[in-house]
Amino acid sequence: MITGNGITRTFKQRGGVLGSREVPALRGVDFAIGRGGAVSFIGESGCGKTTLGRILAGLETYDSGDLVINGTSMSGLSHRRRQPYFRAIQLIHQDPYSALNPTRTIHQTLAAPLALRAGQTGRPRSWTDERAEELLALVGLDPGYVLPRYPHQLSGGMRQRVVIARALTVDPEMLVADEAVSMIDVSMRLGILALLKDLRERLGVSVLFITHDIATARYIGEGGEVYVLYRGQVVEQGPTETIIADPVHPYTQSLLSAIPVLHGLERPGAERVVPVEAAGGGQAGAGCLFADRCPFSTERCRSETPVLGRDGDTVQRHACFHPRRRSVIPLGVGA
Ligand SMILES: Nc1ncnc2c1ncn2[C@@H]1O[C@H](COP(=O)(O)OP(=O)(O)OP(=O)(O)O)[C@@H](O)[C@H]1O
Repeated sequence: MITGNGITRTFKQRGGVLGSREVPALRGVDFAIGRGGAVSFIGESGCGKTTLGRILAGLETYDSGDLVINGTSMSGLSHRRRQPYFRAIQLIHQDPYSALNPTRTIHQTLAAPLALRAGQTGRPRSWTDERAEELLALVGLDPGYVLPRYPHQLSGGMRQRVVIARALTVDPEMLVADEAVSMIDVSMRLGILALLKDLRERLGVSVLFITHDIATARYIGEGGEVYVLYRGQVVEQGPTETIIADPVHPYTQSLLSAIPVLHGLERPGAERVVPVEAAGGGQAGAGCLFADRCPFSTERCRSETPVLGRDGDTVQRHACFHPRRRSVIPLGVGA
C-alpha cells in the first residue's frame, strides 16, 4: 500500500518582470493505492500531476505531508535509506526515446538492471539473459528482433514497451505512467494501454495513471479510482465509473465536457466555465480555487475553502459547496 498524506510542494520560480514567485504545485494531496490497484490522476496542464508522479518515484521532494510506502514513512529517512522503497515504484515517462540511452542496445539496457537484480536475489549471472527475453515477451516484443537493436531502430510503441520491460526488471509494486501514450503514434496507443492493464491483472502490479485525457483514464482505470486535481488540490475523488458517469464537481464536469474547457456545462442556461488564463490568480487563501472560473460560484465560494468530503448521497468525495448532478454537454456541443 502506498499512501500520501497531505503532500505539499511549492516551487520558487525566478525571473520575469514580477521577480521571483512561489508556485504551489501540490497543496495537501491525500491518496491511497493498494496492490494491483488502478488509480488515475487527471487534470489540466499545470495542476501538479507530474510533480506528484515524480515525488512518488523519488525524483522530487515534498515540503510537508508524508509519503508512506508499505507502512514505512519516507519523511524521516535519508536519501540512501529511501532508495530501496522507491525501487518499488517505477516511472514510465511520456517520451520513451529520451528515456532510453541511444548508445546502448536493448540488450545492454536490460542487462545492467538485471545483473544488479541477480546479485540482490542470489541468482546466477546467466539468469539475466533469460529474464530479459522473458520480460520482452511479457510486454509483447520479439526478443530475437529487439535485443540487438538500438532505440532509434524501434518504433515509438516498441520503445515504450522496452521502457516498461526495463521498469519490470526490479519487480516493482507500482508503475507510474505519466502521459505514457501522449508521444506515441495514435495507432499504437491502445496497445500500450492494454499492456498496462494486462500487467496489472497478470502481475498484480498497481498502475498510477497521470493524464489530462478522460478517455484514457476511463480505459486504464476500469474498476479503480480517479482523483481530479485542480491547481494542486484534489477536488473530486471516487470510483472511475462514478466520476466519469456522474461527476458532481463543476470542474470535473467541465473536464468531461471538453478539454480545454470553454463550453457551456449544462442545459438550459449554457453557463460557461471561464478559461484558465482569463480567470483570476486563484492563489491560496480563503475561498475555492475554482471560484473564478466556476459558473455556479457564490459569495461563500469566495470566502470559505471547501474541504474534500462526502455528501450523504454521493459515492465520491468532492470539495464543492454546490455539488450538483448536471447533464454534461458532450464534447463539441454548445461551443
Ligand atoms: N522544477 C520546477 N521549478 C519551478 N516550477 C515548477 C517545477 N516543476 C513544476 N513547476 C510548476 O508547478 C506547477 C505544476 O507543474 P506540473 O508539471 O506538476 O503540472 P502538470 O499537471 O504535470 O502539467 P503538464 O501536464 O503541463 O506537465 C506548474 O505551475 C509548473 O510550472
